[in-house]
Amino acid sequence: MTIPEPPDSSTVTTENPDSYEKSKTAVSQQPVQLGVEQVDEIPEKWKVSPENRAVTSAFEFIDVPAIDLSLMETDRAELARKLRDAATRGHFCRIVNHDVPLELMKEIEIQGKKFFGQSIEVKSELVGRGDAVAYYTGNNTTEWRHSLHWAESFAMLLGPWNTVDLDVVKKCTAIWVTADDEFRKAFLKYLICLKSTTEKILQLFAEGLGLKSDFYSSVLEAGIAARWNYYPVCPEPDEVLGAHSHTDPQFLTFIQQDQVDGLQVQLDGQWYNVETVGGTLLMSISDLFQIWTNGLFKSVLHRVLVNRDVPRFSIAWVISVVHKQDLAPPEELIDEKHPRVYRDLTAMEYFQTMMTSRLEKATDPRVFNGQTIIDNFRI
Ligand SMILES: O=C(O)CCC(=O)C(=O)O
Ligand SMILES: [Fe+2]
Repeated sequence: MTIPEPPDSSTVTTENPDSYEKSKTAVSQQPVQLGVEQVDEIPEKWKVSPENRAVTSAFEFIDVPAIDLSLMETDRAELARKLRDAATRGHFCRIVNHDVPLELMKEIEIQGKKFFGQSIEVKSELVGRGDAVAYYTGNNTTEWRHSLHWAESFAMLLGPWNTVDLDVVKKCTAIWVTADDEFRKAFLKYLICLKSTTEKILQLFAEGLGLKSDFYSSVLEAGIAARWNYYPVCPEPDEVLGAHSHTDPQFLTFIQQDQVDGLQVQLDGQWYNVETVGGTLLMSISDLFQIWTNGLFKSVLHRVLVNRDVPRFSIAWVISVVHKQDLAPPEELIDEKHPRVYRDLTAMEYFQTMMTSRLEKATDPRVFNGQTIIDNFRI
């Protein structure tokens, strides 16, 4: 997935930011061949190494802690504790009774699937526009990775949450020809509802850590990005991965999924299936949050499997922090037993290191699970 560098401190990259120069080179030198669903035999470049091969049925489903936001008034402390426990374990949470109405979730899913249903020719035109706020990345445009994703994505860099309005949505959907004004309005409404959900979650996180409720409120001034993912059916699903094992590099991610399973989480070295539950949002801690909590919260290590019969669809809402954010942990999280793990750094410094590492060590799978990057900042 080739993603341009954020143009200023208020925007956010989706997962795997890449340098703009690199992405331009990659796209212009390579004939773009998209649409893996037309392939009968899997070309080597998609095949994962034997130890990474996987079939969904070979793994157990794991319980995902549910955070029911309708209990905010009555069971606030319990919700905060549950969130903290899941985050400390490096596990997903399932947000239920959030503020995004089901009709909006359905509408967005229908429209997203229409986008990916366009012809390969149309989608190829939308690849790798370096300075664009929205662009498509097909499954053959990520050749710098150790092996390719069996997936297609559409990234939208929406910019600071506070400034997202219909004009921003129009810009981000300008190349999305199947989008109409009804969809744009629905999309904007969705974002507003997601923002109020995020605000609640941020308060609960802060309270669970014994901090003032508004400790993380600056996150709402930062950028938000949407990554629309589509995983085509695959003739040999255990030879490939829809998304390789990775942690998300920003602060927090919410995921909306359709009815098809495939997401997995790694806990204590074991992979588990994460069931998709319609109408809910999965939430995961990302690398910056791990650093900001002195390593107390763990960035969620996850991957996506594909299957032979049904394509899969998801949207990852990627929430960042302002790039000037000082990631020094709050003093409440430091004591003799818990000394500082990471040196002082800003979010910008982290992003720069991440981009360099990913370019220099593209063949090292660990750079995608954040470990080699985060380790750069250990004291
Ligand atoms: O498709 C999914 O369920 C997860 C997607 C994901 O991990 C990502 O976009 O970062
Ligand atoms: Fe992810």
